[in-house]
Amino acid sequence: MSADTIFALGSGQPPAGIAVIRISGPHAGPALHALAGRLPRPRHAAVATLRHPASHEELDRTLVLWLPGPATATGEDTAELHLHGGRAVIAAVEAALATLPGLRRAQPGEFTRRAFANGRIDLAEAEGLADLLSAETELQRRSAQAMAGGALSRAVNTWREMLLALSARLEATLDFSDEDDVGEGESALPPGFAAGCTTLAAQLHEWLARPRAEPLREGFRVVLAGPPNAGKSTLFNALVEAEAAITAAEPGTTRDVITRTVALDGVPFTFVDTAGLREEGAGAVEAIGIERARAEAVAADLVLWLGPEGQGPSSATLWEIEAQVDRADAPPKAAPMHRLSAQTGKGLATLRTALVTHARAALPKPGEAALNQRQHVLLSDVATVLDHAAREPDPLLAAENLRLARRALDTLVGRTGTEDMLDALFGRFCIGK
Ligand SMILES: Nc1nc2c(c(=O)[nH]1)N(C=O)[C@@H](CNc1ccc(C(=O)N[C@@H](CCC(=O)O)C(=O)O)cc1)CN2
Repeated sequence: MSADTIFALGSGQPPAGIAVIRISGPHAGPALHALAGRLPRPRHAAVATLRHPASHEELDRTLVLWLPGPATATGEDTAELHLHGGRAVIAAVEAALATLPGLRRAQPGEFTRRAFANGRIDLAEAEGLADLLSAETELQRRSAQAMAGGALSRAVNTWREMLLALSARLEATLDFSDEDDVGEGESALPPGFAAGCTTLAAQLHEWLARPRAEPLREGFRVVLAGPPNAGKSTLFNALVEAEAAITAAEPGTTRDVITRTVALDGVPFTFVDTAGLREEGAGAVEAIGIERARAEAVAADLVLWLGPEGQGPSSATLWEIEAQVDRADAPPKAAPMHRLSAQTGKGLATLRTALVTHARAALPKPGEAALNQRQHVLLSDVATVLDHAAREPDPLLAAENLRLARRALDTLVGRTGTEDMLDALFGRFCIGK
C-alpha cells in the first residue's frame, strides 16, 4: 500500500455536466471528512456541502461517495466527489485538497498502477484497459473489454497450473533418479510427459495464430497506390469523408503521404493516400508512383492498385482497381477486382462492403482478446521452450525448459517484470486513470 494519497479529475475535459474527482489512499477518508464534514455510509451516494477545510467557504454542494478499501478499483480507500463540472469549481476543490496533509495530485495512470500493484488487476488486464480507453470503434471496444476482463489472464493461469503440474511430476522423477533404476534406453521422464508439453503448447499455438491487436488498434491499413491522376485522392476522399465521425488526419511521417483513420461499419481502417507526387517528367511519374507504392506496401494490410494492370507492388494483398470508369480516356483493366467512379459514386458501396468483409476476416473477431507485440513475443517463447521440452530426453534440461516457460508466463501477466515496462504502459493512460 502506498503512503501517498492521490487525487485527480477522472472524468473528461471540463467544462462538463459533472466532474468526478477521485481520491485514493490512506488519507481518502480523512480528506472527504475534512471537506464534507462527515463520512457518508460506505458505498452509498450522499449529498454534501463541500467546504474549504481552512476558510470553511462553500466549494460545491454535490454528490459524494465513500468507498473503503480493499474492495475498490485501486484496492485502497477511495472517495469520489461528483462535482458541478465547471473549471473554477474543479480548480477550487483541487486547491483545497492539495492543502491537506498526505495528499497530492496523481500522475498519469497512477490509479491503474495502484490497482496493479495491489493485485486488483494484472498486467494483461491493465493493457486491455489502456486499449479500452483508446477504443473508438465497436470492434476495438469488444476486444479490449475481453482483455481487460481477464480473458488472457485466465488462460495464463490455467497454463501456469498445467506447467506446475508437469514440473512437479518431473521433479518427483528427478528425486528418484539417484537410485539409478532407469534402465538402458528407458526414458527417465515421467510417462506422458512429452504429450503433456505438446498439449499445452497446442493451446498456446492456438492463441498465437489469432489475428493480432496492432492492426485492430491502429486500423486495418489500406494503401491507395498508383501514378498521379489515377483517381487515388478522389477515392481516398470518398472513402474517408463519408465516415468522418472519428477521423484523425495526420500528416504522414513520410513526405507526401496522408493517412486517415476511420470506422467503416464499426471496423477501424487507416487509409493511406500516396498523394502529392511531384511530377518531374512524364516518363518518370509512373515510376515514382510505383516506387512509393512499393515502400508503403510493406506496411500495408491491403493495397488498392489504381495503376497499370499487373504492375503493382507484389509484397501485399493487392486489389486491382479500375477507378475512373466515368472517364473515356482512362485505360480499362481486363480483370479488375473493382470498377468504380469515386466521382459519381458508382461501385463505391460495393468496394466499401468488400473492404469491411476482408478486414473483418483479418482482424480479431468481435469480443476476441488479441495478443499485442509484447504478449506475442512472450507466448512464442513459452511455446518454443515447451516444444523443446517435449523433445528433451534429459529430465534436468526438460525441467529447466519448464522453468523458462513459467518465467515468461509470469512476465506476461506482470508477476515479474521491469519498472521500465510498467512506466511505459502506465504512461499511456491519462491523468485520473
Ligand atoms: N465513479 C466511477 N466510475 C467508474 C470507475 C470509478 O472508479 N469511479 N472506474 C474506475 O476504474 C471504472 C469501474 N471500475 C471499478 C472496478 C472495481 C470496482 C470495485 O469497487 N470492485 C470491488 C467491489 C465490487 C462490488 O461492489 O461488487 C471488488 O471487485 O471487490 C469499482 C469500479 C469505470 N467507472
